[in-house]
Parts: sequence; C-alpha cells; structure tokens
Amino acid sequence: MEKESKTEMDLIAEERYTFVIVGGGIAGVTCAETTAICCPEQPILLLTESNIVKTVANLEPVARYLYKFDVQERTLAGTCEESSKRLFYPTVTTQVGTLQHVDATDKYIITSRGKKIFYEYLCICTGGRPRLIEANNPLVLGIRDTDSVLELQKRLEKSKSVVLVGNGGIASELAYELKGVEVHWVVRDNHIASTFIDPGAAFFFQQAMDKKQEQTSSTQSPENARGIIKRLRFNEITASTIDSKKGAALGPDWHKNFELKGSCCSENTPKIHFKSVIKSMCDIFDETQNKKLMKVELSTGEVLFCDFVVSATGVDPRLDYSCKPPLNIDATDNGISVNEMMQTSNEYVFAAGDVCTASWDKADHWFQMRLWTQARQMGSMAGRSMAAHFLNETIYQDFCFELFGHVTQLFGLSVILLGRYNGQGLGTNYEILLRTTPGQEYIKFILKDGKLRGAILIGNTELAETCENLILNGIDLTPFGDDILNPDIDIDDYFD
Ligand SMILES: Cc1cc2nc3c(=O)[nH]c(=O)nc-3n(C[C@H](O)[C@H](O)[C@H](O)COP(=O)(O)OP(=O)(O)OC[C@H]3O[C@@H](n4cnc5c(N)ncnc54)[C@H](O)[C@@H]3O)c2cc1C
Ligand SMILES: NC(=O)C1=CN([C@@H]2O[C@H](COP(=O)(O)OP(=O)(O)OC[C@H]3O[C@@H](n4cnc5c(N)ncnc54)[C@H](OP(=O)(O)O)[C@@H]3O)[C@@H](O)[C@H]2O)C=CC1
Repeated sequence: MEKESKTEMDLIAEERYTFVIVGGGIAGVTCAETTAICCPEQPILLLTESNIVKTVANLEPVARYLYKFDVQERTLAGTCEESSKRLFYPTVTTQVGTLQHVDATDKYIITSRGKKIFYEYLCICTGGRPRLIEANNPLVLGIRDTDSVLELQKRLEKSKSVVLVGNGGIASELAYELKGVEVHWVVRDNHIASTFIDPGAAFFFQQAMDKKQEQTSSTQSPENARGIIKRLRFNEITASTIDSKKGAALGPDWHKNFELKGSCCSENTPKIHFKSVIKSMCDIFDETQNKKLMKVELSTGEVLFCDFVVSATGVDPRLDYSCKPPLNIDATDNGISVNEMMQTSNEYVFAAGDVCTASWDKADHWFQMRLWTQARQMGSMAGRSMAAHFLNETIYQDFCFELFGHVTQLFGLSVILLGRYNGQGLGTNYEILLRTTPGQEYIKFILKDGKLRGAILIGNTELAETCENLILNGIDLTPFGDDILNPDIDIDDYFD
C-alpha cells in the first residue's frame, strides 16, 4: 500500500454507498449519471484520483445510431456538496482518492489514504495507460492526459528532432500537429493511420495534404468532380497499387488547446519511415549541442538521432490495485472481462471503458475499440445494469452494441467508420467498392455475399444513415451493382 501520511479521520472513516464508481473519465462519469437517473434515491460515490473529470457535451446525432459529441473537463473543487452540484445529480457525491484494494467478498474498497468505503455495487472505470515501447526510459514519452501533453510541450521547446512511433490515432494526429521540429514518423505498415483507414484512404489523405496536388473545385477535371468508382476483390488491394504514390484520457481535438512547437523554425512535413520498427535505442551525449540525444536504429538499418521518442503505441488497461478474490482478466488484452451487461466475474462488480474487455459473443457488426464513444456506451450500459440488478428488473443490452460506429477527424477531414470498415474478421473473401474524389471524399464499402458489412466515409458524404440501415438490414445489394456508389443516383431512393 502507498506510504502516505494518514490523518486520524482517514483511518476511522468508513462510508457506505449503494453504488461506488471509480474513475472520472467518460466511462465513470456516464456511469454515475446513468445510475443516478435510474436510481434517483440511492447514494452514489464517484471516486477519482484527479479533481478533473470528463463529461460529454453537445451530443449531436450524425445518423440514427451514431453521435458526435464534445468532451469537456470539469473541476471537482470545493466541498462534496459543491462537487455534486457540478455533476447535476444531488445523489452523486464525488471524492478525490485512489483505489488501492477491492474486497469483493465483504464488498468494500480501500483508498490509498486508507479509507474504507462499502458498496452494494461497484463499477471500475479506471481507463488505460500508454503502452510504451520502452517503459521507464525518460527519453520515451507517452500521451494520455493533460500532464503528459504539458510534458511534451516542455520538451519540444528545447528540441530539434523527434521520433514518433505508432500508426494509430495519436501518431496520426501528432505527425501533422508538431511544428518547428523535425519529425521522423516510424510506422510498421506501408500506409499511414492504419488503425482507422486502409491504404487507399491513406493515399487519399496524403494526396490531399500534398500542396502541389491541391486543387480548388473549380479547376478540377469533370472526372475528378464526379468521383471515380472501382470495385475490387480484397486481394487486389496490394501495397504496390497504393505505394506509387494522470487523469482521464484526453478528448478529441486535444492538440488544438496546446501549442506543440519545437525549437527550430522549419515547418517541414514529417518524414515517414514506412515498414519500419525500432530495433534498438540508446542515449548518447552530443558534444556539439551539449545535451543527451537518443540514437535510434530502425529495422531497415537506418539510424536516427533525436531529442526524444514519442511512443504512440496503444493503451493497456489500468489495473494498479488489488482485488480479492481476483476478477477474471482477459488473457489477450489484459482488460477486466465483462459480459454483455458489463458485469465482471463478480456479480456485484461491473467495469466499463478502456479498462475492460468485451468478453461476450459480439454482434456481427460490432467489435471493441478503445474510444470515447465506446467508453460512453459502456458507462451507460454499466449504470443501467447495476440499477436493474439492484431493482431486480430485467434489461437487455443496448442497441448501440449491434453496430460499430466511430465519428472522428483525421488530417482535418470528417471520418465516419461503420461496421467492419476495414474488413476486420471477414477473412479475404469480400469485395470493396470505392468512390473517391481527390481532396473531397473517399467512400469505401465492404461487401460480403452481396451485403454491406462496413464502410469508411471521409468528407461530407451524407451516407452515414443509409449505410447504417444497409448494414443492419442485411439487404442483398447484388442487383444494384456499382450504382450503389454512383454519385448521380440517390441511393436512398432505392430503399424508400
Ligand atoms: C491523446 C488521446 C486522444 C484521443 N482522441 C480520441 C478521439 O478523438 N476519439 C475517441 O473516440 N477517443 C479518443 N481517445 C481515446 C479516449 O480518450 C478513451 O478511449 C476514453 O477516454 C476512455 O475513457 P475511460 O473513462 O474508460 O478512461 P479514462 O479517460 O482514462 O479515465 C479513467 C479515469 O480513472 C481514473 N483512475 C485511474 N486509476 C484510478 C484509481 N486507482 N483510483 C481512482 N481513479 C483512478 C483516472 O484518473 C481517470 O479519471 C484519445 C485518447 C488519447 C490518449
Ligand atoms: N481520432 C481518434 O479517434 C483517436 C483515438 N485515439 C485512441 O486513443 C488510444 C491511444 O492511441 P494510440 O496510442 O495511437 O493507439 P492505437 O491503438 O490507435 O495505435 C497504436 C499503434 O501503434 C502500433 N504499435 C504497437 N506497438 C508497436 C511497436 N512496438 N512498434 C511499432 N508500432 C507499434 C500499432 O500497430 P499495430 O496495429 O500493427 O499493432 C498501432 O499502429 C487508442 O484507443 C486510440 O483509438 C487516439 C487519438 C485519436
């Protein structure tokens, strides 16, 4: 247990709540709000280690089941009563504290200050932490919360060169947000942003970003303006066709709130090292600059020198507390295993958000990805489930778990991902229907046995709701051929 001076109050304090929720990220806050709505008479505690919590604001439908929203930070300053008011639900008490131990037999938790808090139902929403390529190396940084971005900002001020590793959400955002510093972007794939998009979409983005190829719509050729449609078998999409050319996790657009500027004046675009991983790293002392630098050797044999490495290489569930008896942990990704009700292996302990692993039999069009959309959906589901168990009611899993949906922005353009948008889990026996208008839109449909199984919609395509319907209804689209993506035909008319 953490060695902290305990006040007499802390040692004797024992509190009781019907619901205890740990974690002030989107999952924990949504869970607390939902529980308060479902059980308005019951005392609820939201315990979180930082006095900043995240809430969802400006919820806006993008399609029938797809929403976009802002993530806002709120400070839990002052007394418990004041804090409760900030969360709008009078039955929710908020406390700053760190979960240290769960006694799932006698149903209490212990905080790092030794406080014992009894619960009827516990929901663990402790999020994740960056999975670094080399932990405990001071020259390797991960990005998760405001503190980590402030650290990045501080280091950049004195830096000339940075190596960025990873090819997911964070690296894709950072690669184009870092200014005044030389960026070496090391990606193990043959295209950028691989967790979200395919090589074709990556090429679309790279083209859009290439200033020489920027065209205003008025100067576009008629063919470009109409869009190009292609139908391909899965295995036709090969590299060669494309290569020719401490707190809660941050929310969307986090980089807009920080100036991420290095110490040189150049505004160069990142140098991308495709199909590369870091083979070795060591720090060296550079006599000319009179400071420590990182020497990074890539699998391609190339050697880079940089001020520090940003490891944007995914997240691990954050489980730095003990539990007796232990909860079932997923062997593959180390999250707390939950069933479709977000219930763990213990009947009275639930989990939601980045910390958990969806261990139920998933619907055909849904899979888990650690995103705030899912943190919100899971937090809400956990709140409803705990309340239903308490009230002895039967509920069913929310419909949002039927269809994977994610709304985001990449390189300044709107991106909507639906269903098995990259053919995830479909093997190699599927078709891809593409329509692209350089600089404007990129639409990719994944079809299996004639049915739409997933879609990537980049730009203002206004196809999200139609795609949702087509995926969920499972209509055989074979009779419509390539007309489904013909820009001169309004496909909604087909299905009225
Ligand atoms: C830089 C960055 C950008 C991102 N951008 C996007 C995006 O654009 N779109 C998107 O969908 N997703 C994005 N994500 C992912 C998204 O932020 C997460 O999936 C989501 O916030 C997870 O929410 P959560 O509530 O499960 O966890 P978190 O937000 O990590 O919250 C966990 C909470 O638990 C608290 N906690 C942890 N351990 C303890 C303990 N022992 N005791 C008490 N409290 C504890 C933490 O302090 C924190 O308050 C981004 C993530 C990062 C890092
Ligand atoms: N716009 C959005 O929606 C955003 C979402 N996020 C979310 O925040 C979380 C954290 O983001 P991020 O860290 O980018 O994680 P992601 O899971 O998005 O991406 C991790 C990337 O790192 C690669 N990788 C993993 N290990 C290594 C390694 N040892 N060497 C080289 N590459 C490696 C992965 O490759 P591989 O896939 O081959 O394993 C993958 O490309 C994610 O849940 C992400 O979805 C973050 C920013 C923006």
